[in-house]
Amino acid sequence: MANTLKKKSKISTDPSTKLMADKTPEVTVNEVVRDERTSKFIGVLSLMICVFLFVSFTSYIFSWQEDQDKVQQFGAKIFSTTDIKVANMFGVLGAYVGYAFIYNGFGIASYLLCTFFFVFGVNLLFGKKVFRLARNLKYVLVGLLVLSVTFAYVTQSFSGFSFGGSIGNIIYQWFAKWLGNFGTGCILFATFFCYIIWRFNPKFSFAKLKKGISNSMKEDDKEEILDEKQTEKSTSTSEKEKKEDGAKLIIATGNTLKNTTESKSEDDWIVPPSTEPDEQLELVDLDEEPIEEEDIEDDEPFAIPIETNSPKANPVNLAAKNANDLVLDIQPTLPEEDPNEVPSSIIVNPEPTQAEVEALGDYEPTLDLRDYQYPTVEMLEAHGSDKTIHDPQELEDNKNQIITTLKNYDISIQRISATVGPTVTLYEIVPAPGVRISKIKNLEDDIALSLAALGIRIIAPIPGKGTIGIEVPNVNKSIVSMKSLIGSEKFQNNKFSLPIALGKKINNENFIVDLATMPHLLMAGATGQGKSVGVNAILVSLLYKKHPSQLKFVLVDPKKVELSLYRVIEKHFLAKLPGEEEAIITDTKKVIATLNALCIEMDNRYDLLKEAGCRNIKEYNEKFVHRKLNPLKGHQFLPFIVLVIDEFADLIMTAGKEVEMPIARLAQLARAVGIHLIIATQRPSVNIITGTIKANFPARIAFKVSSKIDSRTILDAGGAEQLIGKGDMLVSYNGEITRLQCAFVDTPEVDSVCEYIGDQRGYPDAFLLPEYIDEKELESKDNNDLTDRDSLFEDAAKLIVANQMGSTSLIQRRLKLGYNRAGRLMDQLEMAGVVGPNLGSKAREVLMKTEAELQVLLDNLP
Ligand SMILES: Nc1ncnc2c1ncn2[C@@H]1O[C@H](COP(=O)(O)OP(=O)(O)OP(=O)(O)O)[C@@H](O)[C@H]1O
Repeated sequence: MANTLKKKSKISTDPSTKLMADKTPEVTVNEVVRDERTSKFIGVLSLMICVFLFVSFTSYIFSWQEDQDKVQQFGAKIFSTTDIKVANMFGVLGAYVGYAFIYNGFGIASYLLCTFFFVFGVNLLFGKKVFRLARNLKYVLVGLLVLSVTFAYVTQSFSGFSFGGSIGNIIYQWFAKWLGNFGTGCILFATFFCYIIWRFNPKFSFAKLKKGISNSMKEDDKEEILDEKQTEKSTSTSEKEKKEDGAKLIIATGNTLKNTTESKSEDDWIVPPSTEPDEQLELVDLDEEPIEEEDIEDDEPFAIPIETNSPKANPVNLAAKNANDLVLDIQPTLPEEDPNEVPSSIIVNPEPTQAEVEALGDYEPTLDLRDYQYPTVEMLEAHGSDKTIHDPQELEDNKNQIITTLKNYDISIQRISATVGPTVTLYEIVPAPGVRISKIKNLEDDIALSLAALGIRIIAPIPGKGTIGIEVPNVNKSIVSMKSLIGSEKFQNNKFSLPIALGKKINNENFIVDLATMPHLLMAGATGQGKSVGVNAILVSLLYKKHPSQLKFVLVDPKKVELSLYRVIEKHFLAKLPGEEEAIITDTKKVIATLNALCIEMDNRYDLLKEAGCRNIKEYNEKFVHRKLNPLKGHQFLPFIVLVIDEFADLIMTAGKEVEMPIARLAQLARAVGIHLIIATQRPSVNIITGTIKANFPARIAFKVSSKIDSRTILDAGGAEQLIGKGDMLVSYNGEITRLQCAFVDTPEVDSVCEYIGDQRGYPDAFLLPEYIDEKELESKDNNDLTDRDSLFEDAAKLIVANQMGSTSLIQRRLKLGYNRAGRLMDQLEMAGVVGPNLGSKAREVLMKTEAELQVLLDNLP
């Protein structure tokens, strides 16, 4: 809310209370409850309860004959009666609790309660979801009932100890009355059998059963066994291949994808059903640790490799970045005995029926990392008071000073009001009729001098208001904490694709915008004025709102230290070039390759969009989520990619046009395919921020700069030279220039957010960008020389044969290559005899019909 001078009396009557409130912040109950330490205390308490129950129960089992009578006799009075000795290790309380739960409750099944307190305690103590509480609770509740009845049933003929507890006995007796003993036994057996099916989903094979009974090897059985051997063989061969490729493993769940080598159904390509996570969860648990191949049994969902750094990897595998296209990797080796038979798995499956697709429900990309937890606001700091401190005296003095100064220049005013912001106060003046605005504008410097304050900016007139604004820095500036912005309603509840919290306006309104609509951002400012903090604020806002499956960062940090904090989230949020060790790019040469790789990614994405008939990434992803796009045709869920360059000047100085050109291409075209750029520089001169760059970055941020010229270079307007530093900035967005105080996020805060994310299970590797090879290098090579084959020759050949489609764009898309390299590969494939000659607009004929045929050809190549 704007604070106007008209409300002066209200302000001046109560200055002390405001200052007091800032100095001694109150601790509310809410804050105590949310304090990390509170949950740790509760965690310890819960673990203690677990130990107490366990020891009391165990002790009760051995001492019940001694203690039971006493507890029964005295009841709750046992606690107040003196001279009672019990044998339980936890004394009277232990004996009472043991009696209450084991004798009066659920018998031996009461031990399940210990697991609940254990799970609850460990989760709170470690501050994260080590175990699933809801799942445990479900098991405990069902287990208490079923096990207590079972114990009562099994031990009915025993006298003495109550194994099923009173509750188990009562329920058992009801059952026995209605169904008889035999009936109850059947019910219990059926319950356990159902549980086994629900939990393990065992495979019942009628053929095997028959084989077991007859014990004779009939013709059908022979075939079955042969089939099994074949399957085992091809599985083990492909497993061996996986090991050789050094590929990492992930489990894909879902019944449709269960049996790799056997699957022949039409919907093989369909992404695993994602809307029924619970059922799938029971099939296989994705643990934090990567799962070893040996651990995977036949009956479990198959394990398939995704992402590999080896360019020799399975061709389709290179394109697989997400569980959605993993299934493409399934290409069992053809059995040697029958080289002419085309394996069912390489026949491109026809489109599934509408009903089959509908049965699967929507695809949910976040299920790639289903346990992922977003960082919490508590990881950020408040940095002292977030309240704007207004000193009424200061406001009054400044107001009088402005009025007097203007009077000295013969400018009379009608009205003056003030809006107090975090760093500056805006005085809005309505000049008296007849005063020309240009006169005030011309006197800008004189007025600033008379007010004797640094950082005065005069806005004449304030756009759309018809008033004149004078911004005067506050004596006491307040920090705008990232915490207040992230915790704000506007940030939490917006529907933006890429929400970024930049800071606060003068009227204390939070400035939260969608990077996707900006669509790129240029940040400039002299050294030490808050650029790096600004970049961190943007990255942190995105980390708070996006899931790793929805967003990837390409980080370029020539200064080597600014973005290194984000290294730990490599396997969640970072993208890198194939074969690179480090995801954060510090070397100029690699920047050029990365920018070009991004251009290839952009072109490939455009091809996908064109094929899908979509205009932008949003429409495309929506279609993919509704399973209207076939992953076998290269479609996949596309995450947003945000490229951040922390020091652009350095790059332009060392690589010039080589960097400028791909940046300009990306800036011009990449927005529709979800690639956005954030470029920061401390040298805002015209040779760094060139016309081409500027034309493509409509949204720009200026921190304090040293001259008006620099300000003009960034914003096409002056003003940034008048800023006061420390995050004071001007944002030019949507044709308006807004003064903001940038949100402050300190290095330890970024660190804790990144560590929190980095500690969670991530993808096996960073998101891989397409491989880029300098086209000049390619041109210098002889296309007709088969001894100098492209490193992806084999992969391309296998891909073409598997799909039986001689198309350059298929190679381009699946292997993520530029057009020239894909074309060169196709020429080499033609020379080798894998495909026929160019047929103009039609795809080339594929001369090799099977992978085995191709293998023979490959083995005989020079
Ligand atoms: N939004 C902010 N609120 C409060 N203080 C800030 C803010 N931004 C920056 N500062 C202060 O200014 C200092 C310098 O900021 P920062 O490191 O972001 O500058 P820079 O422009 O990136 O400098 P360089 O170009 O040398 O890396 C910070 O250490 C911090 O003390």
